[in-house]
Amino acid sequence: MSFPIPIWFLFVLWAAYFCLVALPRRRRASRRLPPGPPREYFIGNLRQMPTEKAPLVFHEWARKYGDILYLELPGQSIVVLDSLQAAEDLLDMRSAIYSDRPKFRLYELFGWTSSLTGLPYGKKLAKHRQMHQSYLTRQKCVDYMPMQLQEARDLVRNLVSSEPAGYETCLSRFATGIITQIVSGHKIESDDDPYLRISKMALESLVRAEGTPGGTTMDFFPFLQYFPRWFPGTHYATVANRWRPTVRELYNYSVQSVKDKRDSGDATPSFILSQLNEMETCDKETEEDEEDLKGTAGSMFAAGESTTWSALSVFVLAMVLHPEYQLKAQEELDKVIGTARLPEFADRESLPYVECVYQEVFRWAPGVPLGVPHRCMEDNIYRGTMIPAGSIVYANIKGMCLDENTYWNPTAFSPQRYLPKPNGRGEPYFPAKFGFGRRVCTGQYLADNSIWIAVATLLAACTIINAVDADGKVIVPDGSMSYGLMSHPNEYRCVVKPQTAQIERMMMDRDAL
Ligand code: HEM
Repeated sequence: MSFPIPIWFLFVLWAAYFCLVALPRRRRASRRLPPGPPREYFIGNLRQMPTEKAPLVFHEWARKYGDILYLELPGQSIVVLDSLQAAEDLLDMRSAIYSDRPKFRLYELFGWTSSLTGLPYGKKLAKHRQMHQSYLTRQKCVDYMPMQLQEARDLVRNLVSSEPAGYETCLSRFATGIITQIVSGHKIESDDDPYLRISKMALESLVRAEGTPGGTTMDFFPFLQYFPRWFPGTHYATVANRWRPTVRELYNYSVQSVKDKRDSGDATPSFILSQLNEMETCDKETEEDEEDLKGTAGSMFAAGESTTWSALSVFVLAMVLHPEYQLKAQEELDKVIGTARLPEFADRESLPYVECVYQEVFRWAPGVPLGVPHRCMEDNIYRGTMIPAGSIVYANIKGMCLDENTYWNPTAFSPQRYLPKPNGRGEPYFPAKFGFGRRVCTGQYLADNSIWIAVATLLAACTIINAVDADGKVIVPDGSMSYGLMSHPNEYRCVVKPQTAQIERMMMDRDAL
């Protein structure tokens, strides 16, 4: 039987449809996309995608193309929001369709699986967030203040008795100390505590992995992990083999150690214990529940430890670079609380300049510079442009902090910018340091208290000064940062000295604190 319509005719029809309908529609759609750097055929912006300092590169592009940038990688559209207004309009106001996450294959490769931070929008996310929030509300965080106060004083004691090379360890130990007590009720007392060893290695992966979170070559081409190591883009697979076992160990160790303590009657209150007790009351402890518990506990460690550590490291760096602001904060402390005691949480409202220093730490060098990427779930129009469903959406927090319309000389560390005029410039604190919408940081109240008390205590008890080299020459840190999912100051040197003999005596006398 012969075919009724000749093949050539079908081909002509298809070509006509393609040229007259499909192609113009595609062109029209692409004209309505937000602006961005020109794309190449097939690979889009693949070759331009930054592998380091992504927030700064995106901010530069935003200055050229506008505060909503569109980028394309093979099979993946990317939108970068470089202004607070755009991020609030989309991630806060349209949170019902902007609260998904892309798949973080790289971090999964590192072992961070079933972690709240990477969960897609849905029931499991709601369950994990509810688990976190039941333990981290603003009200609940008041109960942790005495512990945080004690940890801040231990931090000062550790710093002043440490060699400069050990300062970063002291700062990270403060962060680990707090989160470990919250998550597992365990107080770190010695340098060889298993939590210190495991979490140091596990968290390295979050701080040191350069590249755009969710947007590295490994995220888009996961098969690269099976390629030989000399192949471009495969280096992450090598480091993943080192990091993965420790991340898993952190997951397992925290839950198992609380179970052991509970069984021997030694358990102290903690997030894991409260969840285990709840499971027992409901008479259900399925494998899934146990994995959820490990994921929520692991994400508290992952998200809580490195961010707190980074903020403190940024604070110390800023004080080395700006002794004048350190002095001003210390004068305020001397005037308001005197030198006979150290600051307490109740003093916070009476210390506006210390507050300015604290707030400027987050704006000057935000710890999560590109936020944690969101994923848009539906096509939607914003300011006349089309944001396609499935786009990865980066809130460029670093870019927003550099907004010249809001912040005068935005790259400068300048706490007095927040003071009311005429003493300052009356600029607003950066309001989105903890992210946006339904994915806002679950640890914001805990983090706020931990970092404030550490900053206030360090300012009251110590002086942070430049180190000198072997020839007696002052070493000035270059102030550079690493940019992965988290940002952290690159290695720098300084000296932390007790501020007065009186404080020094107090620091040595634990009971006096
Ligand atoms: C300096 C301290 C901290 C900063 C600057 C910070 C910042 C952020 C940011 C920007 C996000 C992304 C929010 C978004 O997607 O829009 C986030 C998410 C998150 N943070 Fe924090 N954070 C800090 C401390 C903490 C602490 C102490 C904890 C836990 C105890 C924590 C737990 C989380 C979790 C679980 C998420 C993921 C939430 C989700 O995906 O739904 N963070 N944080």
